[in-house]
Amino acid sequence: MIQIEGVSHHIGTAQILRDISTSLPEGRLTALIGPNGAGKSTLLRLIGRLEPLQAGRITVDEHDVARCPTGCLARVMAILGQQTAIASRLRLSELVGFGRWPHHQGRPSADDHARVAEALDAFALTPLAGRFLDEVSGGQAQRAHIAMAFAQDTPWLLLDEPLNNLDMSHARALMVRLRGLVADGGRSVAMVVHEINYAAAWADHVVAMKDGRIFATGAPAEVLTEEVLSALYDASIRVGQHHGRPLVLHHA
Ligand SMILES: Nc1ncnc2c1ncn2[C@@H]1O[C@H](COP(=O)(O)OP(=O)(O)OP(=O)(O)O)[C@@H](O)[C@H]1O
Repeated sequence: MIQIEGVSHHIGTAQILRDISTSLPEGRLTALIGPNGAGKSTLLRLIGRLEPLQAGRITVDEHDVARCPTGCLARVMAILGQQTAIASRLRLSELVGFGRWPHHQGRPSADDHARVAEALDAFALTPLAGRFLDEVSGGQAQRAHIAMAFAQDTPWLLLDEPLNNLDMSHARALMVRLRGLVADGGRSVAMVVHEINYAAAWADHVVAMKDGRIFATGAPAEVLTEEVLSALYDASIRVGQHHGRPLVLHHA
């Protein structure tokens, strides 16, 4: 379980997160939703220690994120941030290979090479493995970054807007794969997602954030209601049902 207790965060004088306490369940797929600027990425980055914690405490499966050695943390969770500039003269196979670094520290074994090949294959990137990052499309580059996190082979996978740039088919394939990791592999996934119907269809648990606070948490049927979503997004939102799950029909 990821336990977040009393986490606040400032950038300069701006308060970005306000005394957040919540938990993300183990062995489940959690969707973080909420309007732009709500603080979702900041929270994910704090969990993944991409930013130092200023106040409060975060533990991941009993590991205190502020104290856990980097090598240990990298074997507990893989985090895909929103893509920032990364060396474009990197082949896709090399990028995905970075995911294995915490396991081999520079001396990849046959198993590490096999895991990279598996990750490339899982995201339909094998034919592009030798291409440089600046020679592939936005969606292909996004899939390569996801494959890198996947290759890291950690109990926790934290993904910030992994559906960005993916077409419907690849987006669905990713959700199927993430569900498989959770259902068959016993892994735990936390992902920021803007497309609410993906959260509705695939998540076990939803954390809704607004203005640096937790706005609502619970199962999709509890959180993805007309009342909660309309207040969350300050819009009139209609929600129907599809195969027993919420389906957002309209957002103004
Ligand atoms: N480096 C920074 N300097 C100043 N403010 C920042 C910085 N990074 C983020 N912020 C602010 O922190 C707030 C939360 O940002 P964050 O990226 O965590 O939100 P988010 O919920 O992930 O948003 P989005 O859905 O737009 O990605 C925003 O108001 C943003 O402008």
